[in-house]
Formats: sequence, structure tokens, C-alpha cells
Amino acid sequence: MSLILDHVSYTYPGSAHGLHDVSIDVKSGELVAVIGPSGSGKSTLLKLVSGLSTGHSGRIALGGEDLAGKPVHQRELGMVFQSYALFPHLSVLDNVAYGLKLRKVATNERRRRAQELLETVGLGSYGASPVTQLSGGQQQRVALARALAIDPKALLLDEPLAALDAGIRGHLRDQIRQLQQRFGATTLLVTHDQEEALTMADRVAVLKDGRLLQLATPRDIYTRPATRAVAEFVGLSTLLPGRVSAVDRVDVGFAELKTATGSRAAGSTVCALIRPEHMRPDPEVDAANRFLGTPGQQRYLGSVVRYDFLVAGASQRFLAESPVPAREAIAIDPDHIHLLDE
Ligand SMILES: Nc1ncnc2c1ncn2[C@@H]1O[C@H](COP(=O)(O)OP(=O)(O)OP(=O)(O)O)[C@@H](O)[C@H]1O
Repeated sequence: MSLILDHVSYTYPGSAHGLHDVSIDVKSGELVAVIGPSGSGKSTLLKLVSGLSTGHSGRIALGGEDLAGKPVHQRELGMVFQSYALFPHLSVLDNVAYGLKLRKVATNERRRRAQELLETVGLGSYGASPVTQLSGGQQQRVALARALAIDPKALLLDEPLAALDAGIRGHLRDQIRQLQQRFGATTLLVTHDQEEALTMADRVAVLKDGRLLQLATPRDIYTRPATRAVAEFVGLSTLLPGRVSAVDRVDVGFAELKTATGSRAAGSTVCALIRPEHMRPDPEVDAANRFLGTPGQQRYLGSVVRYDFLVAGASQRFLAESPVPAREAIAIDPDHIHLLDE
């Protein structure tokens, strides 16, 4: 079932903040992750979809049905929050069965369904346990089972992994994604963690100041950000302001970069974006875009070393990343230079 936000705007009473003309179409069975800096409107968007906030303009529709005027409990959404929001006085099984009880599903049937979901999330033997005795990661799996138990029209995941430590987060990220795909759940995931968004989502929506900057696949968001703001928010990069000097050249002041052939007119003001892994150390002498310089600070990250590279004769510092330590020269493959309009 699709979830459509069509030109949705909302402002908080007495303020200019909120959401401005946001359109996002979550296709049936798709997971769209919403990311953006603090205050960009992620929570506002979720509150509007869930019905916790009302009074937007534009249209929010689930399965073709406009949600305007529909109270929270009638929207048939499965929700998972950072805080788990489980009922501490209920057992694990009763937590999962809770939504079914509200829907007046018979006792045996709801216990059967809850047990089945607990098994799906790997907690089949925990049904009788008090929910408070479970670890954070286990509690979040209970919350997910509870959200799925009602066979929701869509899933809303609000920072579901933010309270967990890194090791569990990675594991649970994979598990949530597998379940979301197995159930074919149309899902909106709000997260401040860009790695989570890129690894879990079919598409990523980047918000800033209440506006949608880009909605695209994780690969496109990373390799072809639409604006400098997206590039700066997602991943690390070196950004070189410059001017197009030919169809395949950009003058960045201290050098002329060779780029892939583009369609921008000579003289266009652009910004060249280069990701750290595309700064190739120790290139052959005739490599395109070869720069001599001095390695600066180095950070050992296990599989790679990330380092600053100070280009000779320029104030510009490159950010590079490679499996081998920094050397005295670096090259940038023209195909990996992405130009942004300035
Ligand atoms: N109740 C409110 N009244 C007035 N302004 C609000 C209210 N709640 C949020 N805002 C403002 O609306 C904007 C969007 O806030 P929102 O909470 O949606 O951002 P967010 O992206 O979820 O941020 P965070 O990552 O910090 O949770 C911000 O400028 C915020 O200050």
C-alpha cells in the first residue's frame, strides 16, 4: 500500500517552522529513510503521517485514501519509537498481542499470532517473560513484532536504533530490513544516522529547514547529491569551488581538473565534489589530476587510513581514504568528480 505526501506544508502555531511543500511517495513495500540535520522537520513529518499533529495543507494519503481528519488509532499504522514504548506491566507476549486485543481479536488467535511474530523476531521463548527483563535490543524487537502484529498499512520507524549500542544496532538494522522486506511493509524510517539510512533504505529523503532537498536511491544521494547541502550532510568529501573552463575541465584556482564530459557552459560556477575513497594515493606520473603534496593528520580506521592531504602550492586540504598509508602524491579519477551547481 503506497504512502503519498503531496505538497505537504505545516507550520507550528506562532512560528515559521515546520514543513514546506514536501512531496514524498513511498511505494508499496518500499522503505524510505528520512534524514536531515536537527530541526529539519523529520519528527514533524512523522507526526503528520501518524496523526499526532493535524492541520497541514496538501495531501497525505495511504493506499489512495486521504488521511486528513482520521484519528491516530484509525490510520492502521505500525509504529516503533526510539524509547520502545512497551507496556512495562505486561509480558512480552501480551505486549505483542496488545494491538490485536484493541481490535477485539479472540484470545487464542491473538496469542497464536503474537507467538508467531515473536518467533519471527527470534524471541519465541520469551513470551512469558516480563518485558522489563529484556535487553534494549530485545525490547526493540518486541516493539517491532507488536507493530507488525496488527498487519499495518504502513510502518513508521522513529529513530528505532538510536538508543542501542553500535554492535546491536548493526545486527538489528539488518533484521529490521529483512523483516520489512519479508512482510512487504511500506515503511517510513526517520533517523539521524546517515549510515543507517543508506544501508536500510530503498530511497532516502534529505530534509533541511523543513524542505525536501533530494529524494533518491542511497547510491545517487551519495555519488550524485543534488546540492552542496546534501553533499555536506551525507558522507565526507572535499569540495572545490571553481568554474567550468571546457566540457571536461574545471578551473579550481590552483589547478585545472579534468572531469567527465559534461553539458555545462564554459564559465558556469560549480563546486567539484570528491569523496575520500576516490583520492588515489601513489598514482603513476602521467595520471590525470595528479597532485603532489604532504600528508597531514592520519586516522587509522581499521580497513582504511583516512588522512588530510595538503596540496603543494594550494591552501586546499583534500580528505583522502585508502587501504595504504598516505604518500607524497594523489590522483583523482575524472569519472569520480561530481559537479554541483553553485
Ligand atoms: N511544538 C513546536 N512549536 C514550534 N516549533 C516547533 C515545535 N516542534 C518543532 N518545532 C520546530 O520545527 C522545526 C522542525 O522540528 P522537528 O522536530 O520536526 O525537527 P527534527 O528534524 O525532527 O529534529 P531532531 O533531529 O532534532 O529531532 C524546528 O525548527 C523546530 O524548532
